[in-house]
Amino acid sequence: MHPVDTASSSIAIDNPALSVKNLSFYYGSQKAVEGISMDIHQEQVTAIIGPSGCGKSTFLKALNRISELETKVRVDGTIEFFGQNIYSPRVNLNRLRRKIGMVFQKPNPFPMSIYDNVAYGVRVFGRPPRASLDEVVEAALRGAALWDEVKDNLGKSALGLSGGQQQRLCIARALAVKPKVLLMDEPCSALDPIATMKIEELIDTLRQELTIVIVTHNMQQASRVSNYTAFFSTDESRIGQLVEFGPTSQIFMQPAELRTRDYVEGRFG
Ligand SMILES: Nc1ncnc2c1ncn2[C@@H]1O[C@H](COP(=O)(O)OP(=O)(O)OP(=O)(O)O)[C@@H](O)[C@H]1O
Repeated sequence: MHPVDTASSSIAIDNPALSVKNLSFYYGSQKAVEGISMDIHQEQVTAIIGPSGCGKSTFLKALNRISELETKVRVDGTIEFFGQNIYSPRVNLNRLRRKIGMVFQKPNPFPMSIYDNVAYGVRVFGRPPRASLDEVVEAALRGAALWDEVKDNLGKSALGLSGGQQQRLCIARALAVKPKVLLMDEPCSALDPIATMKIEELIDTLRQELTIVIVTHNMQQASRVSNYTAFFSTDESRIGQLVEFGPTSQIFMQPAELRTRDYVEGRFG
């Protein structure tokens, strides 16, 4: 059995989906974050907040090793996905990123039809018969609350959709390969308030079956959508650190650290 395919339903519900232990992350020789330890709880939403440059995206992208596509990176520490170290040399990166999907700040549909966007990842992993592919595409679009808006135009280009629809299409594309975890990097920052509200409603529905980690600059969004919040900041050397992690209500109402309080109350960052 492959390490990234070992997530099983027999795991107790309170076991973390991801367990990060003493993570430090380097771009080349430059350390971006240091000594991060935290658990990502299953079927919960975890928000990552903090001032610009504190390493939120770096941390998020370390969780499915997508940062390695961009540049040369190095990692110290471990990240376990249902108990398996994702930085083990035996890990198949395609399978890992299928299990831990990602949605980016700017919607990035492929220049192809709506149907083909959603089917893309499924086809990469096999050659399902058309009828079952149709079912997967429909289920993913329904899961992303987009089906009713696009069901009569599945053959049309995804680039003709609005920004909010494109972002939900990207979520559908991620859902189609049945991930366990969805990483969202400021998924609403390019969207208007109505489209943002739809994504937030969607997150609320998806959390029933999916573990979600969301980076956001919007404090209200973090407090609305998340169960847990991690506050990151930088030390005097500009290296990102985890300052405080806990239930969202605690981080916003009774943070243990003064730095957290100052940030969530808008006094810096
Ligand atoms: N591809 C990269 N190559 C080199 N350094 C990088 C790269 N990406 C990020 N960094 C550096 O790592 C540090 C953390 O950046 P990161 O983007 O993770 O922060 P962030 O908290 O997500 O910021 P923002 O809120 O502005 O998006 C910064 O000093 C940044 O310059």
